[in-house]
Amino acid sequence: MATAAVKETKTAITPKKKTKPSRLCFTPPVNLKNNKKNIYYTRYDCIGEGGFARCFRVKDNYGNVYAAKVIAKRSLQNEKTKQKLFGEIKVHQSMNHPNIVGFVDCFEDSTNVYLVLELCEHRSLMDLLRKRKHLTEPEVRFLMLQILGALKYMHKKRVIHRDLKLGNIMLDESNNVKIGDFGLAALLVDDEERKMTICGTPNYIAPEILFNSKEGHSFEVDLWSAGVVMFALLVGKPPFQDKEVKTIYKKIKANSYKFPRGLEISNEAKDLISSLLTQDPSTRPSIDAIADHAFFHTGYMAASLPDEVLDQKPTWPTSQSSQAFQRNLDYVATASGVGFGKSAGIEQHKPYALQNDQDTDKERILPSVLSPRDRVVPVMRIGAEDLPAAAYSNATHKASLAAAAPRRDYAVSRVTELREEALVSKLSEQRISSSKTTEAIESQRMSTHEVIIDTAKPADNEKSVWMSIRKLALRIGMAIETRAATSTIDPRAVERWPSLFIITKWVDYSNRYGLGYQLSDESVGVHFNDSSSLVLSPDESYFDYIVHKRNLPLRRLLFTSTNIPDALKNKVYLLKHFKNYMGQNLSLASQAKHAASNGAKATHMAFMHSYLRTRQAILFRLSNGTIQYNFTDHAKLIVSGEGTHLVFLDKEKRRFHLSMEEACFHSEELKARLLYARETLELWAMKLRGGNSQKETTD
Ligand SMILES: Nc1ncnc2c1ncn2[C@@H]1O[C@H](COP(=O)(O)OP(=O)(O)OP(=O)(O)O)[C@@H](O)[C@H]1O
Repeated sequence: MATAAVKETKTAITPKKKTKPSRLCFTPPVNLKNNKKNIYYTRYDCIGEGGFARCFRVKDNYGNVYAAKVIAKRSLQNEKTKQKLFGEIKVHQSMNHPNIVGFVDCFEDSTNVYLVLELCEHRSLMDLLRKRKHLTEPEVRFLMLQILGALKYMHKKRVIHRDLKLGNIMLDESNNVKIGDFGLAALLVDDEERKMTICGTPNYIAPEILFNSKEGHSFEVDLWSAGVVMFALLVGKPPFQDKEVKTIYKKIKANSYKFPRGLEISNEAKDLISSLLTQDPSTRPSIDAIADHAFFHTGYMAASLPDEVLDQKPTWPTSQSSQAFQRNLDYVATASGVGFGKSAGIEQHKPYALQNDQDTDKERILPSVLSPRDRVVPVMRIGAEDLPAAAYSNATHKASLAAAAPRRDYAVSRVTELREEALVSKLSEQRISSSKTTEAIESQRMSTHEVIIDTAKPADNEKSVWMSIRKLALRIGMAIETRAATSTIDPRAVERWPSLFIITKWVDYSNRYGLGYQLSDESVGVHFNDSSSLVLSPDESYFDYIVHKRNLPLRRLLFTSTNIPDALKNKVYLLKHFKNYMGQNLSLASQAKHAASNGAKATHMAFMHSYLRTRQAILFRLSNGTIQYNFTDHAKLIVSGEGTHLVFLDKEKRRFHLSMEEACFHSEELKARLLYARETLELWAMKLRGGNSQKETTD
């Protein structure tokens, strides 16, 4: 029965106590704060309770909504429990996969420890089964692929989850799998290491944990649990379900389970379950072999799960072409990184040791290394290569910029950086202590040329960046999948869309300074290697200076051309040389022009937020979310941040302004470029989410 599946009590984690530790956690205050990083959270409703923690919806001061897992400090009295929590945090925050709950932040106050997590709006698979009793095979096929993708990633990082169960597999707002709760996870230092602790949830525990405790266990225990999950999804209860835990263990030992009569379950599904529920862990298939199993190559394959599945059995089409099946399978498998000959090898990844906490705060229990927003992340440099882009690497270009460059080298000048930082924080303080409104300051600035800084809410913080890139990838994917629905497009819609900012010229000199560019409104900017940007207005009357370093709020400074702060004079000097160089040497990528704002009031301008190089293109992301692909064959694709419309410039420089849906059937060539865009955006989002600070190139 489905209700039976709801019981998922853990064993052997801590000795049984009368009071659940989560009961020691009272509703936290409405206003929470990560004091170290000055990030505020507003606490909303309780969205779940486990054995240890209660979970609340929270919103940070940038407007992002998360789930905060709250653990009462009273439940962390002994050292072992504390170490367990630190272990959970350490493992969870090292995870970065689309099917694993994102770890955002952790902090504490005098009563609780708070883990801020990606919010899984559509609750857990246990909640889903309560409603639906059991699922259809296409749903299980989709969910299992994503589960396998997450497991493959964890195992590559040498992490065993050890508590995979319906209650720990959640769904986001698009019904994608998000595996959470790393409370029992273990890190293996090398292939030989075996884990000895008996732990897990009775229904899901692998036999080697229970009956082979001398030899220990390893990654394969998660595959056993995946088999239990798959059975439960199709049948409505776990295979070894019983009221008595002892009987569950007996059944596990005897491998005694039955598929109920009257439920239509395919032979492929039964076969896959039986290979996962193999007693001998060494004969359980590898994750990629599982993804190659016939179950994932028959029946219907969905590219995503519609919201309908949350309430009722969905109706799947009765037939699907083999191409459509394969396309959807590729889409889901690629996004989750599973299957199809990709290496299932274990990554050489050693856990980092907990560092000594220098903090002297007596109440503090979290080592500072465990707070991701506390950690110093190296400057993110996406796309910078050791040499300028081939197209512009000629000697004239190099010589021209090198001659123009001031003596001090930005790439190494810490002194310059410190001066700029001092300027920005000094101005920041001035602004904070001022009671003037933005408008008042703005008009004052315009009349007196006073330099001001905008420390208001960062419009483009890191989380929203990777999420918006990921959403754009999904949007493109959806449009490609639903191309049959194109007849519903309103041809007048194109007129209503705002025209897109386009990078009309660019020059890569990131081996020394940064990447210069001109936008279609004729503003000119430089994306400096130290993650700052400087933009000059089209009428050359003012500059917008933006510091967009990882883990710091975005900071901006508007100043006029006649009042340039000393600390920024070198950057202004460089920008002017980039501008001259581009004016003299490069032709426009597109004739598209926005009206230049001659004499207009100074306002913040669009700037290039980040860029990424692949073998076939350079991708730019503008601060307004627009993504531009400049392909090596000179075609260009500019997609609006919401993914509603795009501009395509083909190799012959013909220009097409299309809705996303139209674009998918405009030509095979454009479709192929959109498929490529979807893939690279997906990868880019993953990389940004992981905070990978290395130079990025992808294929
Ligand atoms: N990221 C999330 N988004 C939405 N809800 C969540 C999220 N994480 C947890 N929850 C909800 O909060 C509940 C408690 O969380 P969790 O299971 O992680 O706590 P726990 O006490 O560590 O669990 P356990 O009892 O398994 O040890 C979950 O059952 C789920 O309903």
